[in-house]
Amino acid sequence: MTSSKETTRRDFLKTTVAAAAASTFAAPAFVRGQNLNSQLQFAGIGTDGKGYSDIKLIASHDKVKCVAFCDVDLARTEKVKPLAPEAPIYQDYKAMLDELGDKIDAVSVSTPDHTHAIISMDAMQRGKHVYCQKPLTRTVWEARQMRLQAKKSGVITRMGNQIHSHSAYRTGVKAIQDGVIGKVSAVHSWVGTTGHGRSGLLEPPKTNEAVPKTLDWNLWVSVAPMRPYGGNRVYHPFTWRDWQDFGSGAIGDFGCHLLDPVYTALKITGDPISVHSEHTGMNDEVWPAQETIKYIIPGTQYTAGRSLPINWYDGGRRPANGIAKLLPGQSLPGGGSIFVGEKGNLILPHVGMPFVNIEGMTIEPVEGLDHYHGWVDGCLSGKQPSDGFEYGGHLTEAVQLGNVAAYFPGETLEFDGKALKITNNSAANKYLTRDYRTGFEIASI
Ligand SMILES: NC(=O)C1=CN([C@@H]2O[C@H](COP(=O)(O)OP(=O)(O)OC[C@H]3O[C@@H](n4cnc5c(N)ncnc54)[C@H](OP(=O)(O)O)[C@@H]3O)[C@@H](O)[C@H]2O)C=CC1
Ligand SMILES: O=C1CO[C@H](CO)[C@@H](O)[C@@H]1O
Repeated sequence: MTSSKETTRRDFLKTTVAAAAASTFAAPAFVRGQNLNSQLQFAGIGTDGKGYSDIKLIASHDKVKCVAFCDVDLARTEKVKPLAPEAPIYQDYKAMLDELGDKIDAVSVSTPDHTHAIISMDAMQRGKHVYCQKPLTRTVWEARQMRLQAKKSGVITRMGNQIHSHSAYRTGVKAIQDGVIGKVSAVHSWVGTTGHGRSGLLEPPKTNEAVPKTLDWNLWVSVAPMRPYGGNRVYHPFTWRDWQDFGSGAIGDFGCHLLDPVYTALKITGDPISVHSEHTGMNDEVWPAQETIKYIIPGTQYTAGRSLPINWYDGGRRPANGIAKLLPGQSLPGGGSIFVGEKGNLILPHVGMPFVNIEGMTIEPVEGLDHYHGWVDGCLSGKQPSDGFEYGGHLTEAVQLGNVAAYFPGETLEFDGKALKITNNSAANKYLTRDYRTGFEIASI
């Protein structure tokens, strides 16, 4: 049961958020002031791995009160307990949201990729603000639903890509937008991570181990077809990234990191026009070890042409020698992006300060921001951070479109973003979404 006092507080928060959202720039001072004096009642979903650091850093905001935690594996809730020893612990996020109702204002979703959408959509439908890990979803269709639902619910959202707020990426974004290298004609982004290899398997194991007593395997599998647990680190924890049913391979794991400053700097809001993948081979279970993906994206005010090629390389592949045109003493980082510009190239290492191949030119650093507190402040003031689910959904649609292309290596897939359809290969459309397990469906918006 919710007390009338709590209901009033919750309604107040909702009303003022809606009021502030209607007038983004000029939320009246009294609205901001009153909200900033209230607490954000926060519940963390996924409490180990990245979930632990997400919860800890969100909870370090002095207006945040942790009211509950949820993890399908009760053995992995130990770390968060000291953050709020009185907070109840749940295994099922639905039970938590049902039982605590208006006692929760906001949630973090730091679970494996395949469960981001089902949990976040449910939370948003109940009016909760959501901080959801990258990639925002496992499929293109889910990313679209997240964008639509966030808008419909009017809640404050942020994708858990904390590097978006890092000084290095903010510095790169400003330099591009200041025109340091002129308009951009191509981007090359690469990461060393491979699409599979974490579990050491290419197919489900022939033998099975008993599910640990602390783990609810049915809830872990969630939207995906049921399969045996397998054993520690077959799928859970962490190694799910290898498997098509659960994770998103190298582009899914790192695309929302490395392509984030590309999307932000160039203000890309259009849907990809086409996508082309070429890789070392894949089966029906795991993602390719090494891959090259070429996107054609609509041009913007910061691009040299009406469209922009973005080239992605992973698993040890890198841009061809000579693209970067480095100065003596410069070298390419292990992962990052090359922005090819009219006046020179800007190299933005993955979480490292950018540099250019223009003799004598240095780049003024921009300060970093607190990504986590930025979201909390947004929830309290009603001001949506720039990288909410509209932005994160767009970026994730592109990232997951790369994974659709992996099923058709060597083919250029043409994409109609408005219709959410591949127009030149009807067989590809089924990979834009997935079949949901009974009881774990996501309704379309
Ligand atoms: N932004 C960044 O820099 C990083 C982001 N990530 C992202 O964070 C997410 C989690 O990754 P990672 O921490 O490595 O994964 P793990 O598998 O290590 O952990 C995820 C946590 O969520 C729990 N969990 C799984 N399913 C559910 C569910 N349905 N409800 C509640 N809890 C659940 C897990 O429990 P269990 O032990 O049972 O699996 C575990 O505690 C991913 O989306 C990943 O991409 C990860 C690392 C860094
Ligand atoms: O930044 C990160 C560090 O590595 C992890 C494992 O590959 C990623 O999931 C994560 O996004």
